[in-house]
Amino acid sequence: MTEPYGRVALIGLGLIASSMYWALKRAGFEGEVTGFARSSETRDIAREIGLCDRVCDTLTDAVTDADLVVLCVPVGVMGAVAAEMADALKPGATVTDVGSVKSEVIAAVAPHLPEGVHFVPGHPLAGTEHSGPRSGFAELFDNRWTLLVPVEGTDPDAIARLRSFWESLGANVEETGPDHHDLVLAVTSHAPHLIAYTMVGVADDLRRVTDGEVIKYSAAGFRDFTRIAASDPTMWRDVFLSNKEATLEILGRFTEELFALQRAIRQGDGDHLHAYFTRTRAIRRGIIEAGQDTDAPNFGRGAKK
Ligand SMILES: NC(=O)C1=CN([C@@H]2O[C@H](COP(=O)(O)OP(=O)(O)OC[C@H]3O[C@@H](n4cnc5c(N)ncnc54)[C@H](O)[C@@H]3O)[C@@H](O)[C@H]2O)C=CC1
Ligand SMILES: O=C(O)C(=O)Cc1ccc(O)cc1
Repeated sequence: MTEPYGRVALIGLGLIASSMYWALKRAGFEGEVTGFARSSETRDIAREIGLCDRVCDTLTDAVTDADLVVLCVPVGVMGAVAAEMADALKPGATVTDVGSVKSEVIAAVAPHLPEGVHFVPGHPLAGTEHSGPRSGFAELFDNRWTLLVPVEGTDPDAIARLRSFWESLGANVEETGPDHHDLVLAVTSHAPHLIAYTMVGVADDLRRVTDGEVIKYSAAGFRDFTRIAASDPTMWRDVFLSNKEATLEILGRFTEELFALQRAIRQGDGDHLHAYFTRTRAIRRGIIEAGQDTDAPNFGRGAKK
């Protein structure tokens, strides 16, 4: 590959960072990848499984001389990590992140970065319910979207280099704005996760009444909820606290619709239910006919490659 960067630092060695490392190896990346995680246990695991070319015991060591620094930590600590590493950043380096929320992360990180360092926020729309250094795999980003959310005035060359970096990991890349990103993700990812957490919680509350049968007879729908509800609690706590406004907006609309459906059931209004389900089925069919992955949001700038 043509190397957009000579040295890459991955900060926070969990699902996303480990997947990035294995994808870089697969792409034949010839530079050096350093890694840092806060806990010594995670760093030990990383060394044991060969995750990163060099695992560093300090954040400063990991970012020194890096051309690209990727923040792969929960969104609630992005700002603190940026503040701690700021003095060690090389002039001309690019800092990016992979956080699931953009407006608050940008507000938390940008003020700490010195002049001469490029900040190009990002978000790979790919993940699983697993976390930690052992959970990554090289194919995670293949043919999935990565969104770049550069602030106005960012050096176009820094954006282009990050784009080609993500493409080398298998991703398709688009640019969008932070508020738009956060609203779309609230609909497509954040609210659905909260609904899954709630549904599994309700089933658990009913456990004694249903005598374990919820799990025994669970059909695909509920199983999907349990998979999503197994996602990392720290990561998702931070997502909801950071994307508060957009998530509350979507949940407000969701509960209105839910109440309308509830009323239709109570009143035996089959026409309402049928019309609603017909509309939602058409949406699913439209997605399939357009040849789009079901998990790829349409950011309105062309179809997926
Ligand atoms: N899990 C997923 O499906 C996706 C997650 N993301 C985003 O990627 C980021 C990372 O998520 P994952 O890799 O899934 O998480 P993870 O839980 O697998 O890994 C996070 C790592 O960060 C470390 N860490 C936590 N606080 C730290 C600190 N202050 N300093 C240094 N290291 C610290 C943890 O010890 C852990 O090793 C999050 O911001 C998340 O919103 C983005 C796309 C998908
Ligand atoms: O596992 C799933 O279903 C996901 O939805 C993964 C995911 C989680 C968080 C993101 O910001 C992006 C993708």
